[in-house]
Amino acid sequence: MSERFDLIVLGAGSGGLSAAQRAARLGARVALFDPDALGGTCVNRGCVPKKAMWFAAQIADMHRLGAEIGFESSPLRLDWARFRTLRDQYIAGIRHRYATRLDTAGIRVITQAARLVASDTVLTAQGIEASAPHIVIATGASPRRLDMPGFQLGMLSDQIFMLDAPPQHIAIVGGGYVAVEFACLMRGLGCRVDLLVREHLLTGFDRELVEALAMQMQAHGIRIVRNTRLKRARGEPGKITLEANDGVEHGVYDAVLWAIGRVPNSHDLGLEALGVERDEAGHILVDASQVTSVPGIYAVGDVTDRRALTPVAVAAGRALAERLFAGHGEEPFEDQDIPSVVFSEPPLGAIGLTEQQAHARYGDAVNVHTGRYTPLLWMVAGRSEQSMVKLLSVGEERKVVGIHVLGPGSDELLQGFAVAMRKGLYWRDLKSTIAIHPTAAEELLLLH
Ligand SMILES: Cc1cc2nc3c(=O)[nH]c(=O)nc-3n(C[C@H](O)[C@H](O)[C@H](O)COP(=O)(O)OP(=O)(O)OC[C@H]3O[C@@H](n4cnc5c(N)ncnc54)[C@H](O)[C@@H]3O)c2cc1C
Ligand SMILES: NC(=O)c1ccc[n+]([C@@H]2O[C@H](COP(=O)([O-])OP(=O)(O)OC[C@H]3O[C@@H](n4cnc5c(N)ncnc54)[C@H](O)[C@@H]3O)[C@@H](O)[C@H]2O)c1
Repeated sequence: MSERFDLIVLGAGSGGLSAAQRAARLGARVALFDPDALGGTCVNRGCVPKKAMWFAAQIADMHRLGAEIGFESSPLRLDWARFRTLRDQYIAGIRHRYATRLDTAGIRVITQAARLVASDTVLTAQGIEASAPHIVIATGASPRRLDMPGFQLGMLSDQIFMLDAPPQHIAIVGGGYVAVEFACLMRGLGCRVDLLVREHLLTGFDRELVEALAMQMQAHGIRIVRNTRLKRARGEPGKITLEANDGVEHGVYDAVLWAIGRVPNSHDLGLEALGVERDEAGHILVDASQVTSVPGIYAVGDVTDRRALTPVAVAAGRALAERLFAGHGEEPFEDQDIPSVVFSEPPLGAIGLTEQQAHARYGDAVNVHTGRYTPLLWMVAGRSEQSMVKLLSVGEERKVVGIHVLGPGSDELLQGFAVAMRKGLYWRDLKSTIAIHPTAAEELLLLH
């Protein structure tokens, strides 16, 4: 006999937790299934441990800058084991707080994977069955693997967080967020880094800023090799050579990170039998209200084809729970409303359209305002690398449709601009606002 709930959620990551908690707060009886750690990718194998490592790399970078401006100190050495323990303790604390909150909210947590056996029923391999009129699939995505000889010699992003020591010389394969972020932070932590890119770096970001970032990465000592198609990895763990299709060999590396994208966890969920539609890559297709092709079954987060970002999954889960149990939800947002930052060195942030996208959508009506500046502390140190801001506005009224910032502080300064853009931001608003000086943020107000 299956136990009845008002809502069943598969997956306790960003999207699933958000849906489950909001539904419970609205009085729903909720069952939450996940065989793995509470918090999913972001907390355990993504944003949080990555950001901790990014901060560690920033400290190392600042220490180098400190030496340039006159600080005298011995070389900085990271006690990797201690840092890893502290990072993992912090993450364990987040998981503990989630467990407490779920318990307090009366959410039934079942630490098993579940699959759908009917449009209102799920079943685990251990035989637990539950049913509800609403089922949310929030099973996320996993790192992509390739059917390539020697692939197992390298690691996936899940494993990089478990390293006992930093590698001496690492190859990072890929050109997306994960590849660029790890290239920069591993370099900051003292590794030699080769970034092997098949095609473009950071597709979806403004090309001019991406090229400016690539130049800075190279200036920091990262070797970027573009147009590289690998055909195999050979050697043994700790001594890996990568062979490209054109016969060029790269390495020898003591570590290889495959950062070649992610695949949605939509297999083995019983979706085919129920007629839940997916795209070719396996993403579950949903409408603006997260409803799949089968009424009563919903999907949120990375398992769908929406932008794979934690706040997107959280917003989708929360809005869905509100629609189901409060009768109303937040307004759906467009892709262009989503701000995002690549935690590179320096970080690269973007809201709205790139120059290329703005021209494609608005043609000649687009105004492009670009500014380059060297951050104050870099100037003091005698560095000449330049940060960059780009603002795209449209028409006579100059409505802002895109903001892009490459440089120290861009990760923190963009959130406020995202609020303004969502409300409707015009060039005149920027011009009539008093700047905060001297900051990186004011560069957006000082554009001509
Ligand atoms: C290295 C890395 C860094 C990242 N950094 C950032 C960042 O800085 N900022 C940002 O916004 N985003 C970042 N992301 C993306 C972010 O982590 C994801 O967008 C987010 O975690 C998606 O949440 P989700 O709920 O869809 O899936 P997940 O968080 O992946 O959760 C899915 C959960 O479903 C569970 N599950 C799977 N199958 C089943 C089943 N059959 N039954 C029950 N449970 C199941 C899994 O165990 C998992 O816990 C990063 C990702 C990676 C890999
Ligand atoms: N700071 C952040 O917000 C952040 C950080 C990390 C990840 N994320 C999210 O997670 C998602 C996944 O990140 P990701 O970097 O794994 O994926 P991605 O989709 O951003 O990039 C994948 C990269 O791998 C390349 N690639 C694909 N197949 C390949 C192959 N066979 N050989 C060589 N290269 C190949 C692609 O060309 C692309 O450059 C991101 O799109 C983003 O939404 C966000």
